[in-house]
Amino acid sequence: MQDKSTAEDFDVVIVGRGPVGATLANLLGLCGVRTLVLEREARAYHLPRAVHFDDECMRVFQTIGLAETILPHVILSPGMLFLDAAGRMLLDWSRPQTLTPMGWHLSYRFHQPDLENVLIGGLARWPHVSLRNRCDVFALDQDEDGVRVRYEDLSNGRLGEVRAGYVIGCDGARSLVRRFIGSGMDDLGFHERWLVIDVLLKRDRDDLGDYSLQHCDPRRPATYVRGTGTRRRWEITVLPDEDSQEVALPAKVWELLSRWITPDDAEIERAAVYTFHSVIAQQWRNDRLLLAGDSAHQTPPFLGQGMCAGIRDAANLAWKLAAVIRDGAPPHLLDTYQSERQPHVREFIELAIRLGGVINTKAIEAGLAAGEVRENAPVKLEVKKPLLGPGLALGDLPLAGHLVPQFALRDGSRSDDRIGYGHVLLVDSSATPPSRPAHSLPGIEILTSNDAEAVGPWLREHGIIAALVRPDRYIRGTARNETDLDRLMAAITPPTHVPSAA
Ligand SMILES: O=C(O)CCc1cccc(O)c1
Repeated sequence: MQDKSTAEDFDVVIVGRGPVGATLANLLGLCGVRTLVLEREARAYHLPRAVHFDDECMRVFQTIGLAETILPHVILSPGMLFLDAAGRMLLDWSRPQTLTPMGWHLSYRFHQPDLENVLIGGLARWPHVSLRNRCDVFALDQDEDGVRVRYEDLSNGRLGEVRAGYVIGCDGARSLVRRFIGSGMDDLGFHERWLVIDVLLKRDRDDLGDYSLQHCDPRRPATYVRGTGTRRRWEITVLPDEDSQEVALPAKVWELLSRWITPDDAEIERAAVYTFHSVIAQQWRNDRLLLAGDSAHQTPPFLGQGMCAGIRDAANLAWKLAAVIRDGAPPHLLDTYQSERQPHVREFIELAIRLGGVINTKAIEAGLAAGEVRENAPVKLEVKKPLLGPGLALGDLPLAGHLVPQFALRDGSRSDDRIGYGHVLLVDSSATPPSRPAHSLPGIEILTSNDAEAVGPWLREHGIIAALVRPDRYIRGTARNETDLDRLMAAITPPTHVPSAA
């Protein structure tokens, strides 16, 4: 065993290099935090998992300077249609093809290994961030000033050991870090086996369409998702009497797919039975150990929000970790991570479960009976983003806990690129007296209507003269007048500004 003084030392060790771990590592890289990522596998997981992310995720990728590199690997999703067994449309969840207030499109489809490669490639920009593949963490021991992290290098069987200020478990549904935290799981009640089939088309099948489809057939609910390039996915319910292995055998897979495609059209890339769970860890932090992504929560896929939730975790957590490690903020700042994120992700999971009910059509029948679904007139579905849970939002003033829009700047750039992963005060220049100099707000960028024309109208639309926004783009507090603004500024400890990615 190495003693404390000789073991390599990191501010943060991230266990797991999937999209959430890699995004978190890039954000910490941006903040100058010394980070080590330990990953059990040799390379980016070569089989697809998540297939969808939203505008908020793309904004996080913009923050880490990788959005432009990711763009060639994604396609826009027009949305999802819910069809009954006869093919009639029940629910129309179309997405606008225009930019949302986040400055991106609402819905992107992607191939997870492509995204992981970009995120992992991005780590090379940060000299203080390193990645060790084939390193299987098996022990985490917390003491008064850090965590001893022990792992096996699977390439040669050697044991390794490092010290970390904090360890973040981005290590998936079966998380080892969660076991060391000792957290139980809240069960939201949805656990269903689905056969997930990824195919590569051998010839054009444009007729399959660009919309995702939910086939709400009570005999066998199924989902179709158009992927990037020639990739197409079907997710098909496994019936209670079916064997998980047998249903994934090629003959059975083709039988199940025969309504839509045949072996002449496509080859199977992967077919595996997954049980979609709906669970949330009860404890996301135990002192220096924290969870992010699937280790903290798992959702049925029907909203395409599984990975998005993990990316939001990373954006919420990284600046708080940096504030504690780098700026000496009190460690209990980290408790606001779970209190803010848990209710948010819970709302998404509950909605995904309700959608799962719709796909099983019983809910549709009930909706028809209640007059909610009219024949020949599909209901339009609009998904609202939940509010952050209680944490750092100040007071009950308008907008606290909501996402701020991204503004076009007068110089042609965009507000997030100017602000970086930092704090910003949005003020209407006409309402800000010259007696309030910028230097009284160390670590907080100021953006006025002189910088971005739309700032003033946006503030006025909400009846406020200022909004204080955190690095994860959530509004911390707003001010309706000068007295509110004084109170807002007095209530915060100005954190150090973090510059934007190169
Ligand atoms: O919104 C979309 O286009 C796809 C969301 C999605 C992805 C995977 C499974 C699923 O049921 C929905």
